[in-house]
Amino acid sequence: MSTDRNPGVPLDLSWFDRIAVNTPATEARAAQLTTRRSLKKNYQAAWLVNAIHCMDLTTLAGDDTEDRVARLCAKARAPLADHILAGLGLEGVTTGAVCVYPTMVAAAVRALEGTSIPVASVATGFPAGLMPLDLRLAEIRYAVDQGAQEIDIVITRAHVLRADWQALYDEIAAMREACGAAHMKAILATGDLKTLRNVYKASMVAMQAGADFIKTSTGKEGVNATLPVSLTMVRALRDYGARTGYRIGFKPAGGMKTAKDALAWQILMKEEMGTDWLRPDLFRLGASSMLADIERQLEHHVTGRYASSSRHAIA
Ligand SMILES: O=C[C@H](O)COP(=O)(O)O
Repeated sequence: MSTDRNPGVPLDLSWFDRIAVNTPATEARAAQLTTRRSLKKNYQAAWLVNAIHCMDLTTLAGDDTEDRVARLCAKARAPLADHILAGLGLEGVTTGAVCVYPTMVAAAVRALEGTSIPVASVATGFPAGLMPLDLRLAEIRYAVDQGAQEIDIVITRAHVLRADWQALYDEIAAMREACGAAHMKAILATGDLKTLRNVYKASMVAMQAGADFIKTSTGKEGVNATLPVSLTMVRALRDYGARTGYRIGFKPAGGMKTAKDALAWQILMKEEMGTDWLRPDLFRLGASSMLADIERQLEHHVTGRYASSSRHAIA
């Protein structure tokens, strides 16, 4: 994660209150992204490896155990089998981070000892966020005390639905304060926000309040990461950067399961923000099952055949 933090700015409604988002045009542009550019085979392999570098490898399930987290971290340390690495002429490929619940952070920190892979923790009453603010802030501090270097907070959707931008700004600013040195990703739960206009506004308020990253979803909404929503959020972070000079990261998450998804979202980032953005300090893919398909595709790229199943079943 880049060291230049987003200090945030005072809440300024004029940056978004008259924003118009053309939904059909956004949807058309998103659809075009994955059809207009086709990646040649060798480039495809390189983009898939880059997706691993940018991946927040995640387990956020009610039946998570320390053993499962340890297995996930082993996968984060060595996501590709040795013969695939050799075939690609690579070594030392690891994921961007591991993302878990707060009570699993210590197990992840132990399992990642000796690596530079950060532990990210969801917090603030993930996934619904419907808890008193003081308890949500305490959960952030707990996760940081356990060793989390990144915190994925969830916003109160009702503040967006009621257009209570001051309340949204205040809660995110308080969360940012509680994060201390830990980098903060603001999960907007875009599937609950009804319109792309609300997505843009919530993105802008989260960045004004100091979010280092904006993230689409918890993975638990009915609709999670989509390309039109992602396009809207990326345009918001571009507008924020144009006004402030700060580069805010973007993390699509939830429901992305294939290598094709990994390529589609990277094409979006490249087309909208440039290749410079395809780095773990500015772009993350939040996914619990995408890595298996990426490994399958890279296996095929190297050997010409598909493995029967991933070597990394962590269930
Ligand atoms: O933040 C990460 C998401 O919860 C992952 O969602 P997923 O399990 O659909 O990949």
